[in-house]
Amino acid sequence: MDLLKPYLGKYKGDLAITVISVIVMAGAALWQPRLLQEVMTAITQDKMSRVNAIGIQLIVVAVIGLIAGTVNAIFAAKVAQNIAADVREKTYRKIQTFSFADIERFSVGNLVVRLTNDIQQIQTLVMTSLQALLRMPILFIGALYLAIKTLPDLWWIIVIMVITVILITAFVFAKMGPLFGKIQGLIEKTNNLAKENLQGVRVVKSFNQEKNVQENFDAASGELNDVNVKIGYLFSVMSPLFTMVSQLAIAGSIWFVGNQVGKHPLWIASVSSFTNYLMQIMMAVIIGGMVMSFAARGLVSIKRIKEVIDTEPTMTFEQDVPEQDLVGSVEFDDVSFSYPNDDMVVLKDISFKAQAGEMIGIVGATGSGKTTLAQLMARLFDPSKGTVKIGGVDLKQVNEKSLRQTVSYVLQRATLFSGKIADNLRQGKNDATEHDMKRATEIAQAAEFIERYEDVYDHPVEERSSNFSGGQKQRLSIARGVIADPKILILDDSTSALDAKSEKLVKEALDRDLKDTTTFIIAEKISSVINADRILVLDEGKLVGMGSHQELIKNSAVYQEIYATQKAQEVNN
Ligand SMILES: Nc1ncnc2c1ncn2[C@@H]1O[C@H](COP(=O)(O)OP(=O)(O)OP(=O)(O)O)[C@@H](O)[C@H]1O
Repeated sequence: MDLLKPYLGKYKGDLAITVISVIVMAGAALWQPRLLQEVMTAITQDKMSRVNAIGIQLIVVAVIGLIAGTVNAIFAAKVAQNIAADVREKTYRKIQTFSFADIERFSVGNLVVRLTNDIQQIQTLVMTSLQALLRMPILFIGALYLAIKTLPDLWWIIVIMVITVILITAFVFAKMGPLFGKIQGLIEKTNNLAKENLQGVRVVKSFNQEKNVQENFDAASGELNDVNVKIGYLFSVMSPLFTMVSQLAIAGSIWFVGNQVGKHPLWIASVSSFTNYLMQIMMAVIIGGMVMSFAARGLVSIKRIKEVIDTEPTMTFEQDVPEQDLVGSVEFDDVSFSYPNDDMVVLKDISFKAQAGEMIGIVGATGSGKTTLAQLMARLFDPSKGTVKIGGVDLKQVNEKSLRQTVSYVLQRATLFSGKIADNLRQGKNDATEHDMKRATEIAQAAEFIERYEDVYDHPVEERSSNFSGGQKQRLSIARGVIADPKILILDDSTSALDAKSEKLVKEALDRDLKDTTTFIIAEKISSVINADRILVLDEGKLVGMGSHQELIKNSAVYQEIYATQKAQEVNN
């Protein structure tokens, strides 16, 4: 619960209103049966003026109760929504500090469910608590006291009813508790399946996998449904049981009073207010059960959100390092690396130096560690051993903003965000002018298709950039990568979807317009890096060759093999 504590102070004004309104509401509910009893007594005594006076009081109390109830509902909803928004923002802010490894550990789908469904559960818990938590004890204790005061001889009916109702509630919740814990995991599973299948819809259709995908989804959704149905069953047995218990209690009271009416004629006036209080005691227990059910779900969600908030990012930037103006040299000194929670050594004892302004190609078979090497340069992960330096400074000692300004990493899979083309380009440089965008898109060979749009840079990017081809996406993400004139540019297989002519034009433009930039070009094809100043050759995580194309052709067996294979493929094609 300490997750929510700080917010209770923040909204103390609104909270005070919910507390006062709930007290007034419960007070009005308790007062009404007493007034009813007085009216009945006045009727039996034939005092009509008193009947009228109390009738007016009854109406006033009912209106006050109604107003207090409405105010309570409005403010409880307002406080709950505000607290949920605060917790959501805090959680999202925390996730932004996570390293790649932290996000992989939770998984994206899991974090999305925590940010949406779990926060929704917390909002419901806060709202029901504000509406019911205080109301329940006031109603319970007040109605119990007043019922006994009204007809003290019938105390045993109250005791039997309360014990039965508590036993029913305890039994139902003992069954329901574990099911609530299960639900969040099943929601996550269903969401992940839906997301994966919809994102990969082209693959699903082209491999005729609709039936399999449907079956997997149905199985997960069915499991979720089963748990929800079980919870529904438990709730639905509770309600008729409660009704039965209260009807029996009322019938018992009337029967008992009926038998005693000769001895106590005024009991007739009391019996209706007594049964009214019985119903209120019952209501208090039902409200308690309701709060418990939301609490059971809400507490699971609070725990899941706290887990995110309490996670210390595995990779942090030194906060007291000032911004630095770094040169574009890169140095790997005896670097080895394994992904978190994985024993396999992906990079082994890598050492090399790249001078500022050099163009470096990186080649190697698939899975040889090229992307991993690039990720270490951009400090998306820290090496397990050795140091990575840019501008002669260990990356662990580089200010985060300076690192992001110095190194621009164009990922293997081009990712654009929905909005406009300009919004995406400005992710590379916040204050990019139209001139900057024109220059960057010309380098990336994107200008020719963007300028065909009437709205040019304001052209919309749909969700998952579905309105662009693979090659257009790559060109836009290269433009975003070069727009800020980075000192170090990493292109991770970023031209793979471009035709040979466009790829050549991009390389020429980079050479011409970003002369001082140190460029790393990761490529499957040797032809893409043949003109690089130097080429690094990776093989199963080891650096097995380094030099120009001509040098490597002479002295690197791995390079010769890759080159020969690719040559043969070209001839066959
Ligand atoms: N997040 C990860 N967790 C665990 N292992 C990973 C992860 N990413 C990559 N690997 C493993 O690390 C090794 C190197 O992968 P990497 O992506 O760096 O290779 P690559 O040379 O860029 O391959 P490709 O040319 O196919 O893109 C592979 O064996 C891969 O399975």
